[in-house]
Amino acid sequence: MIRLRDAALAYGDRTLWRGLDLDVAAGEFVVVLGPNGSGKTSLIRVLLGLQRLTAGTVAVHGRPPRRGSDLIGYVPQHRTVVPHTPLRARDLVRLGIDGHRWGPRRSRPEARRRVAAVLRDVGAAEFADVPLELLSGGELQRVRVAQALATDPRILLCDEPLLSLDAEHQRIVAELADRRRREHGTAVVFVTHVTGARDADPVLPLADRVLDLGRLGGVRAGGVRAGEVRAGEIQAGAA
Ligand SMILES: Nc1ncnc2c1ncn2[C@@H]1O[C@H](COP(=O)(O)OP(=O)(O)OP(=O)(O)O)[C@@H](O)[C@H]1O
Repeated sequence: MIRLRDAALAYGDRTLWRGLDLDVAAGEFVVVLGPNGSGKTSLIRVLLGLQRLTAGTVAVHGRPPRRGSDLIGYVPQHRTVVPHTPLRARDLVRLGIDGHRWGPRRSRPEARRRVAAVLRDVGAAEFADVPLELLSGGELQRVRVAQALATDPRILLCDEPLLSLDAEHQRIVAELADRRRREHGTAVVFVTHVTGARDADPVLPLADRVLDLGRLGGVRAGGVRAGEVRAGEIQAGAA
């Protein structure tokens, strides 16, 4: 699904990471860790086709990444909605379908059914018609997950979607991503901060592998088996 070989990213003369080899297969859940500024968001931007590598290669579904692919669902960091945004949860999810202009065209009733189905799947049906600005942070993130899943993507990229959510909603949102890969074989790349003990973390126990950009140190590549990474080591590498 995702393949990076000897990949490097630099802005000017500042190298964020290099020598990065990464494969993410269908149904795999890969967690990306690293301190602030280690290039986690930049990695997601590379996979979204928004940022070019400085060196090496990247393939998503066998091709160079391209913007707006409906093979990819993207869940951003939580941010509040601009006041008076005239959108309901249902409209935001619909944008997830209509925003992919190159995808297969869906009829209006089909799109409406799809929106209702994904909202139901993430447990957001009951606030489907509530204006976005009235939703809590956790509710809003559930809707953003629904938006990311609206096109039935093969890859789900999550960029610290749990920030500023309470523990219960962190668990709910992380488990939505996990359920997606189990039930649909969607590959998941999940950027997160580790804040406590490994077992108490909402994301690490779900990981097949952990990629710690803080430990690449600009030279060493690769992900390690989640089971082989000790909590202390992870926290040392994480922000
Ligand atoms: N387009 C750009 N041009 C120049 N520098 C950039 C650009 N985008 C990001 N950077 C810098 O690269 C570094 C890494 O940014 P990035 O957002 O990828 O890190 P991150 O690991 O996601 O950080 P955080 O945990 O704070 O979100 C930062 O210092 C940032 O200022």
